[in-house]
Amino acid sequence: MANNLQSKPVQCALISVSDKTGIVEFAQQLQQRGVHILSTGGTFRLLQDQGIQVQEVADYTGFPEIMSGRVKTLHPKIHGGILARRGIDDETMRQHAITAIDLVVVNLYPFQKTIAQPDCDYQTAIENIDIGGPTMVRAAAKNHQDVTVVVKPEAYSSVIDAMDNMQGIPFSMRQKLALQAFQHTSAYDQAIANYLSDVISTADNTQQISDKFPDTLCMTFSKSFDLRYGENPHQKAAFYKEVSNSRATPEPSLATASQLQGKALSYNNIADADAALACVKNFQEPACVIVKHANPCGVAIADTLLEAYQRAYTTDPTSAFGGIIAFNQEVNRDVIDAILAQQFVEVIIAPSFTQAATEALSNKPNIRALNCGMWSSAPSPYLHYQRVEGGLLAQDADLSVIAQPNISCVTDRQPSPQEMQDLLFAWQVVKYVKSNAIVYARKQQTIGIGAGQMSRVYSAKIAGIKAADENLVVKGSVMASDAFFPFRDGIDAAAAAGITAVIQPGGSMRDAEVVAAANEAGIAMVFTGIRHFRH
Ligand SMILES: NC(=O)c1ncn([C@@H]2O[C@H](COP(=O)(O)O)[C@@H](O)[C@H]2O)c1NC=O
Repeated sequence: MANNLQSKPVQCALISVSDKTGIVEFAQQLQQRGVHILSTGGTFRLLQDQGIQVQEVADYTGFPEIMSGRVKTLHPKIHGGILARRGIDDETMRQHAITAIDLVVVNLYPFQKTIAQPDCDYQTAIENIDIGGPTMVRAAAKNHQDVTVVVKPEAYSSVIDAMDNMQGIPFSMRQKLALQAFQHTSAYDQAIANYLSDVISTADNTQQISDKFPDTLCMTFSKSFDLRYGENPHQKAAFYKEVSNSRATPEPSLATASQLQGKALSYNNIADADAALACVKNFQEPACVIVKHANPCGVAIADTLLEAYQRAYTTDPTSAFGGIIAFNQEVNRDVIDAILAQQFVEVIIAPSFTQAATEALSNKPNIRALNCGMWSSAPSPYLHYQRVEGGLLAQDADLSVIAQPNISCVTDRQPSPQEMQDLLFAWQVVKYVKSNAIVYARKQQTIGIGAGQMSRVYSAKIAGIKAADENLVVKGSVMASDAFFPFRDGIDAAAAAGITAVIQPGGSMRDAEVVAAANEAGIAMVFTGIRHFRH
């Protein structure tokens, strides 16, 4: 082990890179330090053109690159040189005229970039699966006891520093670079597997449940940034973004949004902004969603974004303090002025901001403003995951949208057109409220929201209490419930509060009792047949 810990001098390097950023300068520095350089076709020509002394791999192996580059470095003289255990395999190396390769500088065919091109066809994708590169990277990483592997241009300068100041590459650095190399090849393979799975599932619309939920689930996320802390200050945290697998441009999200200004995003900011964005994406009309602790505390749609904000804010100004505000259209200066005039806000997220809006915001430099770009009207389906100790729950994301023809009226009285509009609005909101969820709404504005209670009747009571506390009139409002009412008490409470129409999934053993309660109170009630639990 003592030998492992020594710095290893670099006498021979193999360079084979697709991303040629900084490679000429790096090779020049290696040459100045007396390193013999071996290289493959395109890299060889580039280095030679720049006057660097370099030996082509084909010249060293005595075997040409064949099959349009499919086989270039897959040769025992290359892999023997990388994998040889110094002090153990020396005789074998002499026997076969194998040179020890101390430094492997390889980055791979740009598979992920290639499949992200909208016009990328299947054959192009397949040709961009690098075989020789990962083979060398894995070999060098395995043999980090003697060999240094570099897969990213960012590491070039530290290799030169170590050669100059530490008589070679120290073990700790070889080990970290080996770890980086295995992470790199594993993410690369994952991207290929995801691409193939995507191609197969797109072609096969009779997909079985087992295809959607594979026996082994491998996901690749790359770190976007470290967070100051997690949900609480004693929890460490970081934000990872999904490495895009699909050929399509990813949907606007917290992971793709750009921060225009403001303090660094916190763990809770990201979680809450994600909830706010998911909710506001549902509306076509100008809409505003204000979120606090992952629950909407005010939602409204209106003719203008300014009016939508004012109405959303009115639902619960107390909770909106320090909230996250999401919009579904470009935010202008009037909206920013209105927000700044009346509340403290942590994050504002929108598809875009006008120049005047960003100028107004710059007077409050701490406010985080996120520009997420505009989304498509029909989100593509995705899987939703929840970590549990020792495992992971995976399910389809709840993207179900209900339209008027798909709901059935179960009471004597039918909802009026205005009630029906409000019922559909409340149903879109209730989906984003933690269960048990109750939403009171009137004229496309939330009036009271009861969230996260262990019994439905208490959520209903809380929605009423909050409306009363904010001097909002419940009478004439509608009510949405994310799941069925198990007893009539929820309807009785709603009737007492002045609710005139109800939307809920139905399906309780006591539906008849619940419908009777609605009929007694003259309430119009519709069933959706769809439940929207959210935990
Ligand atoms: N086939 C091989 O033996 C092989 N050896 C190295 N490569 C890749 O060829 C690329 C460099 O090619 P060039 O030097 O010709 O521009 C690198 O991304 C490297 O990972 C190979 N290509 C694909 O597998």
